[in-house]
Amino acid sequence: MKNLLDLTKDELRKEMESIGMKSFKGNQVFKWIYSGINTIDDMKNISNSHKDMIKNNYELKRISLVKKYEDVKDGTKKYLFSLQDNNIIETVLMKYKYGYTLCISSQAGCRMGCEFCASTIDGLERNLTVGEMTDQIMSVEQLEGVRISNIVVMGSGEPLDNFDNTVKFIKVANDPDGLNKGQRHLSISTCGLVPEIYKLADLSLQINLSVSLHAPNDDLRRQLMPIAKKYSLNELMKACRYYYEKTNRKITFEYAMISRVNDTAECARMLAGLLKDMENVMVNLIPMNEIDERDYKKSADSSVEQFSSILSKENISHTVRRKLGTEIEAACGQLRRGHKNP
Ligand SMILES: C[S@@+](CC[C@H](N)C(=O)[O-])C[C@H]1O[C@@H](n2cnc3c(N)ncnc32)[C@H](O)[C@@H]1O
Ligand code: SF4
Repeated sequence: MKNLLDLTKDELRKEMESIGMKSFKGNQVFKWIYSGINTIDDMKNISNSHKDMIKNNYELKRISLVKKYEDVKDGTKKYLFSLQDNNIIETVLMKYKYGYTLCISSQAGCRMGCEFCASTIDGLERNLTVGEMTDQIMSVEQLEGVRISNIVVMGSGEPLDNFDNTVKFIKVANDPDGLNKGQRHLSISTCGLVPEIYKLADLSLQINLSVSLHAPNDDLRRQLMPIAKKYSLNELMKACRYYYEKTNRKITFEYAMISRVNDTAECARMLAGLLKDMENVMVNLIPMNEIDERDYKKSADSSVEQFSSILSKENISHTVRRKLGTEIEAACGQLRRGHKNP
């Protein structure tokens, strides 16, 4: 049976018609689903006969909380949710001055094989469904009694490797009767799947795109990220330019600072050279989150400062991201792995 949470409003209207109801009933049902109900019986102004028709054809399956961790220092909260097939996913809530940001997962595991990332160590289990993505937001809002203002698809998984569900997720998250989150408050992060960046650009959405760069040249990038063996930096930058031309949205490049690997002055100058002709870009220097399974160490503060000052001199706008959730192993995939292999 289809899960009602996996349907966009248009799909739901068609589904309702297909079981003999008026299509506008689909709007009402959609609103109920995203009001946070747990069962079809909770839809109060839907008649019992209609509820029975829905129950005979569809399910309403929510994700369930397994464990919650809290970083007492900065208030970051991390949740492990269980899916219907007992897969476990993780979601992180961060509190900033301007509101709450939720980092959600798009896949259980990941098959992209980036060297420094805990999410990929056990490979890809499966794609998340649309509902499993939206429900991370709905469940955290319900658990905490807060409204989440920004959503970043930066948890476990590669969202553009789960393209169709990610696009539907954006539609439902953005729908005023769904989660009602503005597209400009939604960010997707990718390791750089070039064809999918073009596909996404052609949808002319207003979401933010982050690209995980982590290296200023192909050789180093290929050592760190297998996807770089498939698409060169040249091809990736071309796709990013296209995305900007189509959407006019600023692109953020993520750069995890790894000690003596990608944090030298030479790397900073190469990075500036790579980005100097790009319009409206931003670099996010992230502290590497060290994971037990790999030897990579985070850069010394002095290296981050040197790197940042070279970017400043070259007029590359950038931020040095503060680290949230260090007390609770906030590196993507770490908690999920810890839960699977205690
Ligand atoms: C887990 S990924 C998920 C989104 C997408 N797959 C991607 O790679 O952009 C989100 C971000 O975390 C970064 N990341 C992964 N492992 C990390 C680590 N150990 N330390 C710091 N950043 C890490 C990724 O490179 C990426 O920029
Ligand atoms: S960094 Fe992103 S793409 Fe790379 S393995 Fe981790 S989740 Fe996958």
